[in-house]
Amino acid sequence: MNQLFEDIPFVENPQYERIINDILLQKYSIVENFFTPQEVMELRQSLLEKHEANVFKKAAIGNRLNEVIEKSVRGDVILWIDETRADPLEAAFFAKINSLVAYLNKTCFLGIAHKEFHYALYPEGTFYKRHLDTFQNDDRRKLSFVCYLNEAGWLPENGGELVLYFNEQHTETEKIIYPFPGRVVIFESQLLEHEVKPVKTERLSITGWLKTH
Ligand SMILES: O=C(O)CCC(=O)C(=O)O
Ligand SMILES: [Fe+2]
Repeated sequence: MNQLFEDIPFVENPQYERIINDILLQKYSIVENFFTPQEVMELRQSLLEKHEANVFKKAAIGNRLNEVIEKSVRGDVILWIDETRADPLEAAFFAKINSLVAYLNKTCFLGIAHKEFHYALYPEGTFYKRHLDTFQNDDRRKLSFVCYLNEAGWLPENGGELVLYFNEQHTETEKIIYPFPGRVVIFESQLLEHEVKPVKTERLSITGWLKTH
């Protein structure tokens, strides 16, 4: 028989299945072991080295053609990561992201075709006021992805918690998420307003978006 499609065996991935179920049920998912502790530690070192080399920029609001730096809205500094020029560590980071994206596209027909990721550092005293990620004038953003790179022993008192807001039947509820090292949060970019509460100790992360077309 003439086979049109290759028989690529589909292997169910329990971690990805849990992420998909979480997002379908509650619009977000929290994963504690998406990256290994070693990867998290090395990504933190990489972030800190690049930050010391003064290549981070003040994060802006608005789209990329019309950026405004507004410290009353967000005070973090960021560095976009270019996948085509990724070092081995960043390449390993993107390999895991790409594996998740391939799975999502295959099982959920999400049509993720692009992605953008940046390192982020929130100096003490900074925050990111409540917003929707599509407020960057980019409705191609489907899923927001944050991985926290703080040191082991991060305490809730350090501030910088991510708060997700839910509006159901005219009642607002919130979910508070502490930026513990290695924790990954994935949520629906177009549906969930969220904010980063004021940071009392420098807060490190990689944030990105999985986008259509
Ligand atoms: O760092 C976080 O917890 C969220 C960051 C965020 O909301 C953003 O960069 O759009
Ligand atoms: Fe955001």
